[in-house]
Amino acid sequence: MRGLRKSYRSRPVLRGVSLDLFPGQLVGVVGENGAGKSTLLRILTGDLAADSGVAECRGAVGSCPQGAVLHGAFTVEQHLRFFQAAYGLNSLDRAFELLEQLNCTGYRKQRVETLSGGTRQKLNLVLALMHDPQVLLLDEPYQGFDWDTYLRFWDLARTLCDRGCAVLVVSHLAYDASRLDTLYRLDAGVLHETGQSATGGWGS
Ligand SMILES: Nc1ncnc2c1ncn2[C@@H]1O[C@H](COP(=O)(O)OP(=O)(O)OP(=O)(O)O)[C@@H](O)[C@H]1O
Repeated sequence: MRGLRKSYRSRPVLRGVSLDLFPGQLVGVVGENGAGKSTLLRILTGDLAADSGVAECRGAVGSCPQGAVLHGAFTVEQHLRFFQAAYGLNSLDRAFELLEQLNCTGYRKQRVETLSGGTRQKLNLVLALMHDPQVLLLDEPYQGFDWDTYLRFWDLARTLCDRGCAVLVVSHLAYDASRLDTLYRLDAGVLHETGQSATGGWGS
């Protein structure tokens, strides 16, 4: 990203955001509600146009948006099949492996409208990961996760980085700054690199 600017009507949200994200890096962006984190991710995924600046992703992108892209009437497995077609995948082996890692295998035949919020979020994450993307963009990915799942999430994120994936996590909370390679704070439309805390806690 280079010099990204975005205003909604006359209200500036991003005022020149620049960031490099390399293969194998796990980077966090933290910021208050309304700071512009989702706006930034939506520009990166191509969902939203920036007013100026450049955003470029090389390689397959996996995106986990803040609002789950799920339909209540379909089962977990039907969602996987839909995304299998969209991604052009030969098999669902990786998707099933991810469900297993997130402790979700038992929900395969269940309709999404009957799932808990946390389980829906797990499915949302699996849909973003099942095609083994090289760039992973995650908006509040652990919202609604119980503690065990939260830890599994970070293990998974680190494993993906070890395989060469570039992972960007945005959140209004950064409890575990020490799990990240770099943590940025989005403040007044500009990214600031923050000091990392070896003990976790707020990234500031
Ligand atoms: N389509 C839109 N039209 C007008 N204003 C918008 C639009 N989308 C977002 N905004 C405003 O832009 C600002 C940034 O929103 P954004 O969703 O990017 O913030 P965020 O950092 O992701 O917030 P949160 O942590 O609450 O998810 C907010 O003030 C929001 O109200």
